[in-house]
Amino acid sequence: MAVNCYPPCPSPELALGLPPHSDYSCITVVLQSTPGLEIFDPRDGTWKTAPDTRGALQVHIGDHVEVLSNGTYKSVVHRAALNSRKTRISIASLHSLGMDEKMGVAKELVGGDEGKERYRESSFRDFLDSLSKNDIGTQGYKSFIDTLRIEK
Ligand SMILES: O=C(O)CCC(=O)C(=O)O
Ligand SMILES: [Fe+2]
Repeated sequence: MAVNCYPPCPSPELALGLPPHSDYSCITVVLQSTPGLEIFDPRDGTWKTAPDTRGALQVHIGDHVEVLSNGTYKSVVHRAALNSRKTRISIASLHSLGMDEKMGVAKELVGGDEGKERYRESSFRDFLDSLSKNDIGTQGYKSFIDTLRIEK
């Protein structure tokens, strides 16, 4: 679980609370105190603000569902915007397998043919190792899902 605290920012149009990323998880459940969660819409290349419905939980899928489904479902790219008025708190609960359990492509989808797998398997520990070498938001950052893709 991640608890994020974003203080007010005098120039919110010049900064981001969290840069664009997808979560390593299967699903992520987010509770936000005030709007700020933005979702990238690949259909038109724009960012959409998640609706401000008091007490609502935002649920999105992460990299491990993209891997499990062999790319049928894409992980959701999102970011956190800032505002100049009030501190924003978000609580993100990320759900997937245990630290050393590997998530791979569902065998049922590829009929046991490893040649059809479009992603390498990975665990939460692999994600943490990748993050420590390749921090989100830094120059040349490669997203975790990109490191899992098998080039055909
Ligand atoms: O603050 C938010 O709304 C997003 C948090 C988030 O994306 C994360 O913790 O992974
Ligand atoms: Fe996230």
